[in-house]
Parts: sequence; structure tokens; C-alpha cells
Amino acid sequence: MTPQPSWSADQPAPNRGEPRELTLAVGAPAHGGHCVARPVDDPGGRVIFVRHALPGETVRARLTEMTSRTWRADAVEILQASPDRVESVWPEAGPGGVGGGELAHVALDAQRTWKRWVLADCLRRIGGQEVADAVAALPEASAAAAVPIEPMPTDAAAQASSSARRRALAGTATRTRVSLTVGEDGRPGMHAFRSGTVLPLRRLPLAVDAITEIGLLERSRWRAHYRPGMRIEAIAPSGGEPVVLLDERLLTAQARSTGRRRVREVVDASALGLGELTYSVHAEGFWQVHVDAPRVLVERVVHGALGEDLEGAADSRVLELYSGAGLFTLPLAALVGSGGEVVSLEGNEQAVRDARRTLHDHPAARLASGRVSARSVRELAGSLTGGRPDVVVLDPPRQGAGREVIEAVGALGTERIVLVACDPAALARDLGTLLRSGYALSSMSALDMFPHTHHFETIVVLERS
Ligand SMILES: C[S@@+](CC[C@H](N)C(=O)[O-])C[C@H]1O[C@@H](n2cnc3c(N)ncnc32)[C@H](O)[C@@H]1O
Repeated sequence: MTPQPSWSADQPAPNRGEPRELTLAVGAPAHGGHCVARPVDDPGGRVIFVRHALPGETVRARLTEMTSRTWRADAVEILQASPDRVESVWPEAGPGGVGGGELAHVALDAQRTWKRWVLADCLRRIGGQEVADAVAALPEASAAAAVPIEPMPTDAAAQASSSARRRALAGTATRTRVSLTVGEDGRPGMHAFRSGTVLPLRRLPLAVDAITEIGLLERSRWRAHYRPGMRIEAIAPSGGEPVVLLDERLLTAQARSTGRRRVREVVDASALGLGELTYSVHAEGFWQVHVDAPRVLVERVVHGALGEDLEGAADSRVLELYSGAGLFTLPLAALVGSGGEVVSLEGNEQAVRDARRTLHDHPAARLASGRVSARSVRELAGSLTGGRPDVVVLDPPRQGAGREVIEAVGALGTERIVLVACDPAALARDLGTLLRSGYALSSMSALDMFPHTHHFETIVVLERS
């Protein structure tokens, strides 16, 4: 029998009546950081999305939300544990805790298996059979129908360490950006999962040491500056000292005001023959958060766009969409040289100003500010010499580029497209549109850029078929 709620539907459970507990048999992971589960006493019964569990486990779970469409629960007691369960690296992100560390109880290799499964599932279920078949045919996908989720170099090194402690903490201490909120009681924390409530925190295990050492959670140093509801952003740039943004105020790590609004990011592009690339980025602007992400992404995207042999890249014409502060624009402009062109489009004006500063001595780059739309894609492509680009690079936000933009890109007749996606569902949709627009998948790779969360990044390269 399907268990019935003791409170009205469409309300989070804890707000009405007593939280209710069930014993669940946990099945496959689903997109969003939870697993599909069913009550052990009703295996054909209603699906419940359970967090903090692992496939194959039996758990006692507390229902956290019941709507007419979705029931959610947190595993609060593990009755039969998976061999992939480990001591959480971030217990404060466990059941009833803050969002953003929902896989912290899963061994790192098993997190990547989980994400690979979700990627394959999204490609098949959302992209359709055509997308699933195209991915399965790639040599890197082998029989498993989706590509492996590759560890970032820092995390792989920690996993291979001779120190058991370092191995156990692999995937932590890699985030160069951390956002906190000050709670009603003046203590800094993060929001509880799917809630506006701020839960105070004692540790920030995912943050790089440079951020932990600022001591944002310590009463003595920072509390005098905090006000309830205030947003705290900690930023540890690769090319300078960390800074802290308190709402609009920028402070040094010693809590002194600073007039400096921009930080310096340095990316090692020696593998591309470019040495160190230096970027000027607004402190509150978008930058890839994993300490290795800028370098690894630059290498993948540049090779995807310009080919393995970069000697042949000179004079190429590139259209780049959703370009942010110019992470990819700079190496692309450097490699296409004065005979080539890189036209980029970004919606955030501040990011475009940052990119203009960074690229001021690269005549190959033209940086446009505005919304990416079917029309802006056609207009910008038409402004390139010859009326169309050789390659289009897109790195859209989580919701993807969407059908109209992707169809407009597909209609340009460009030889190659590089799509970077941070959401597998959006990737599956956009990829399906590109395949139907006459493109064939040439390579796909996926990076574990957000360890201990369900997120990961995918890079696909397509060629005109
Ligand atoms: C995932 S970020 C990528 C930025 C850059 N490639 C990087 O890696 O740093 C996506 C970017 O798209 C921009 N963006 C989001 N929606 C947009 C839209 N409709 N039109 C133009 N830009 C948009 C955001 O401001 C953000 O800078």
C-alpha cells in the first residue's frame, strides 16, 4: 500500500504535522543528487526521491516534501549500507543540512560512476535514442553508453596519495569561490536544501585553504561586520590575495576595506604553447570555481575548437557565445593571430568590460555585450569575414542554450561546434537539436569539476556531417 501523507499535499512536510519516516529500498541515482526509492513493504508503490542514500541500500528515510507530483525524503538511518558509503567529508551537508554537498557520503570513484549513470540516463531519456546512439558509438564511451567522468588533476593526485588522510579528503579544498549568508542570529551559514532557512556552519571543507584561513566562520574576526541577511562571497584568485565581498563592500582577508574591485586570475596555458594567461575579473563576476577548472577547460575547449595541431589554427574565425570574462576568448584570440577573428557575445556587461581589459592588446578579438538569441547569433556570424565562422564555441548557463539559439547556430553551416554544458539534461536537449541540424558527434568528455555534489561539466565537439 502506498503510504499516505499525514499533512496536505504541496506543503513541505515539516511545516505540517510530524515528519514521517519510511523504510525504503534505494534504486538508481536520478538527476539532481538523489536516488529513486520505493517503500520496502510496497516495491511497486510510489517513487520517492531520497537524498543521502546510495543505490542498493535499505534506509530509514524522513519525508521532507510531498506534492501531488513529487515526494522527497532524506535518509536518516542506514539499515543496509552500500560498500561505496564512506564517512561524510561534510556532515553539515547531510540529512536536514545545507545544500551543496549531497554526495559527500559517497566514495569519490563511486560519485563518478553515479554521475556517469545520470549522464547516460539523461542522454537517453531526454535526448532520445538518436543522442544515446551517437554517444554510445564514440570510442571514449565504450560499452557503457556514456563517457567516463574524469577526475580533476588535484583530486586525482589526492586519491593517489600515500597518506590515508589525504586520500579520505580527496575532492575537498578545491573551491576558489564560496558563498555564505548571515542568518537571523548573526551567524554565517548556508541555506538548508530547498529552503530559505540559513543553517550556521562550523566548517567549509570544499573551500581552498586560502579561503578557510580567512576565518569567516570565526566569531572574533568577522562577526562585527555581519548583519542578518548579508551575503558573503569569499574569492581566492590564483594571481593574488583572497578578498571578501560583504554585500557591496570589498574587504581584504584581514577585514580591511579595499578599493580594489578586480582580482587577477592566472591560467597556465603552457600545454597550448601560450605560457601564463592573465585575466582581470570583477570580484563578484563569474569564474570557474574548481582550482583546476580554468586550465583544464581552456585546454579542452581550445583543442576542441582549433584541433589538436594548433599550428593550423592561425587565421581561423571563431564565434564564441556566453563568453563570460573571456576565459576561452583570450587563448582563442592568441592562437588565431592577427589574421584570424574571435567574435564573442556575453550578456553580463561587467564581464564584457573585464574581458575588454584582459584582451586590450588582441586585435583578433571583438567583444560584444548582449543577449544570445537566434538573431544576435545570425548578426554576429554575418559580421565575420566571409559571413560565417569556422567554429562556434558555446558555454551556456545551466538551462542550456535552448532550441532557438541552437537551431540558429546549426543553420550557420559552420564546420565545427564546441558545446560546454554544466547540466546533463540541458546538454541532452541541445545535443539532440544539433544532431537534427546536420551535425555529427565527434568527441565528448566529462569532468568531475564539482566533487561531493551531483554536478559535473561536459564538453562535446561536433562536426558538420
Ligand atoms: C557558464 S558561464 C561561462 C562563462 C565563460 N565561458 C567561463 O567559463 O568563464 C555562462 C555565461 O553566460 C552568460 N549568460 C547567461 N545567459 C545569457 C544570455 N541569454 N545571453 C548572453 N549571455 C548569457 C552569463 O553571464 C555567464 O557569463
